[in-house]
Amino acid sequence: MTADRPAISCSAGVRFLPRLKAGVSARRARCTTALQAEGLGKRYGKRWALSDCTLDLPAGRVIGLVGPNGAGKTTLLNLAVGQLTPTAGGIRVLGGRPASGPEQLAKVGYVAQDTPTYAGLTVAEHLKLGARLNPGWDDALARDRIERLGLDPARKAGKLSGGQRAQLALTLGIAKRPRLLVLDEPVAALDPLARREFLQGLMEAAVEHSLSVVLSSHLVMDLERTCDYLVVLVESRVRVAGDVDDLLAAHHRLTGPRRDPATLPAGQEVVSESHTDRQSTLIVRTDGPIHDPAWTVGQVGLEDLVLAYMASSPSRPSLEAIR
Ligand SMILES: Nc1ncnc2c1ncn2[C@@H]1O[C@H](COP(=O)(O)OP(=O)(O)OP(=O)(O)O)[C@@H](O)[C@H]1O
Repeated sequence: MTADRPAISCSAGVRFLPRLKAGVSARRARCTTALQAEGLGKRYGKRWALSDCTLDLPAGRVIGLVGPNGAGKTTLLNLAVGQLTPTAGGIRVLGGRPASGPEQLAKVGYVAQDTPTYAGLTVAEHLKLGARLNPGWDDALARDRIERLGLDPARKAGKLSGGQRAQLALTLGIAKRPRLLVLDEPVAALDPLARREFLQGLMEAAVEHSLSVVLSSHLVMDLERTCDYLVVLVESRVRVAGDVDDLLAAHHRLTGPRRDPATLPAGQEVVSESHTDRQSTLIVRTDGPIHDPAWTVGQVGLEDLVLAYMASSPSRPSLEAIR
């Protein structure tokens, strides 16, 4: 689903930049909850776009939301900013009901999918509008950012490049001075350099302004560079959520003689499996060590982890039998 409202209406390093990432992580101790969902669901007709979603996302973190097309990412983000109302369950953002009043609206910034802007308005006019719509607007921050980005205030948004428009939308989101910034696939259309610059700006703002960030993306590499907390959504359900370092520590790739995964010890959850006639490769989640000498145990990267959960979706064909 594409939100067509311009980002200005947000009232309604590798591992990327390790220093900035560490800065975000250092703020964990004094933070509480950014988003809490309990049995949250949204249905369109007979079809659930999001179902039974229970999450407790910590504040002060950069949270990556990843999943295939149609998984329910935009739906979850729109529920978080109050552009949709739940069909089931409940959601609270920074302790309040989404869009429940001016105070709640001021706490949350939203950069919708495709970072929409008003094509006929200049950069300067976007800032003016932002100032009018947002009580906490930080004009100095907005102007400084636009200058640093080299954006011409007199240029119409419709004449900017995709990367420049995304940077303008991010500037509007940050200058609102929200406590939580929600971004729906903001870098999807950008080239690698523009993506990097955008994400760098985002990370800097997160550290400088103590922002919590929820960022959806298909691009796992970008999430790997920026996020320290991950949510994987597949077919309208949360498949896994947690601190990236904890998740990486708890998942392993096991390679060994072909074996029925059902024979694994209790406590080893098989996330994905593939087999040849002689060999099995499993991604397992476990809190304990793997003692079985038959397995060669390898580390799992974030991309492997995300793909394993996506591949384990019930309606996907099994990776079984590569012969
Ligand atoms: N307004 C709507 N009416 C009917 N169905 C909808 C509507 N919005 C979304 N859906 C359906 O809900 C499901 C989840 O959509 P959503 O846009 O949340 O997914 P997404 O993970 O953001 O996908 P993408 O990565 O492609 O943007 C999809 O099956 C979609 O077709």
